[in-house]
Amino acid sequence: MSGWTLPPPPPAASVGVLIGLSGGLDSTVLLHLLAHSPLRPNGLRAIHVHHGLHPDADAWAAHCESLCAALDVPLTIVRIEVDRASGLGLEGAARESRHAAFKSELRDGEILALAHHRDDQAETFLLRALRGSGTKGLSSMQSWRRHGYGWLWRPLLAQPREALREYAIAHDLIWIEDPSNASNDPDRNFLRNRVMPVLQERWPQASTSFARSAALIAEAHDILSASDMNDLDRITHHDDSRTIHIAGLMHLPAPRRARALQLWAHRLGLPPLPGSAPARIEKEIIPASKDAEPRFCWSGACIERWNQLLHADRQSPVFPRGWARIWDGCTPLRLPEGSLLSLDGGEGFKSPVLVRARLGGERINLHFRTHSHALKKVLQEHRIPPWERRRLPLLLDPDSETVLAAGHRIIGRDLERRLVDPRARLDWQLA
Ligand SMILES: Nc1ncnc2c1ncn2[C@@H]1O[C@H](COP(=O)(O)OP(=O)(O)OP(=O)(O)O)[C@@H](O)[C@H]1O
Repeated sequence: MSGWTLPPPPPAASVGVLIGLSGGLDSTVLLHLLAHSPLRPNGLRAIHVHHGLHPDADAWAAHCESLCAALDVPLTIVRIEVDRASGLGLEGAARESRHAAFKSELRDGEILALAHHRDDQAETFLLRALRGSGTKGLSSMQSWRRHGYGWLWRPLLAQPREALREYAIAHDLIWIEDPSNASNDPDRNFLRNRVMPVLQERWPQASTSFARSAALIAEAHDILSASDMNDLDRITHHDDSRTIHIAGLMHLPAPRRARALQLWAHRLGLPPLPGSAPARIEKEIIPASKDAEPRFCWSGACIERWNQLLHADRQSPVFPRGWARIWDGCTPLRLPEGSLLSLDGGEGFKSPVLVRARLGGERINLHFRTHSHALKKVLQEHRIPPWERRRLPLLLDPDSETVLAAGHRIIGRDLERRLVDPRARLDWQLA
């Protein structure tokens, strides 16, 4: 056991390693291995996340301090507030905050090393299978992947838990009974303590086999991913990655449709699409009548249909309720979602305008027309999709609240007189 060598680190391993140290058996072994590895000169430091949830939490932190001091490894202890109202359950919320702490501590290109091992991998595989996961979920944990601005590396993923214990004993390592055992979710504990021993009694290689299946599925997943990307690229709207063409989607065979939709949500950084979503989108959302405003929503995200397009986004409103600003047009105005509203020419307006989102019922003064028009109708005539309508800032006369301009496609006539080029369509724009 003492002759252990770590597998090769991720490609960019010149920057240094940050180890996630809980003080339990697994991460204590990993700390010891890293401290004695040829990687050490590149930089090695440790992070312990103090959740403050357990009465022994201070003792765990103190234990990590003495472990690191003995090996002369700098340690950062990060205290976090676990959001008990997150809806993820206490353990889930602790995990989220722990990973957020890892991300914010990780330096550019640095490698976060976690001490997951082969038995963790087998449990993850079984848990995912029990949830009916597809190839992505069943691929389980990768031995390395990108993580924030750096990398996540799991050098012990091929080692069984028993080998870590032997290593620790052989090197007189002291660890605290793994806090993560107590903190892991009950399903994982049930698998670890009740199911795996029974399986291993009958099939001693059970963990190895599950981990092997996970690795094979990961390979298959990589191959399929290349084809999914191709499919998604072909059906994505040319200037909006949040929008896809229904005709193109429906042209794909059913399993590829489902995979393309899942990849789409993933690419947009949305929560994983539920397994039932593709069928519901095809059966309920795509064929629904226009007036039904068809949409499929999950975990704070939504896919909506408009004409022959599907659009995906978070459900959070673009403009907070009641958001409005008086704007003179001389300097750019920052909109709530971060973009800038600026007026060409830099001269500003004759008199300031009111900027706000649509509330409904507005009327707009159109160029070359004498009377005002219902904004809703004008937007429909211009075939502006509902998701763009929601992002549309309006410029209004502050007294009459008549719309002078909306977005950058429609120009109100009073504004137009102020333009350098009166025929320019982009009199003001979102930068
Ligand atoms: N409090 C902590 N501070 C720093 N690192 C930790 C802490 N808890 C766990 N880790 C690191 O994360 C690794 C995995 O621990 P654990 O299984 O509890 O994590 P997890 O994030 O819940 O992962 P998963 O659910 O994917 O197994 C540990 O081996 C250790 O490297």
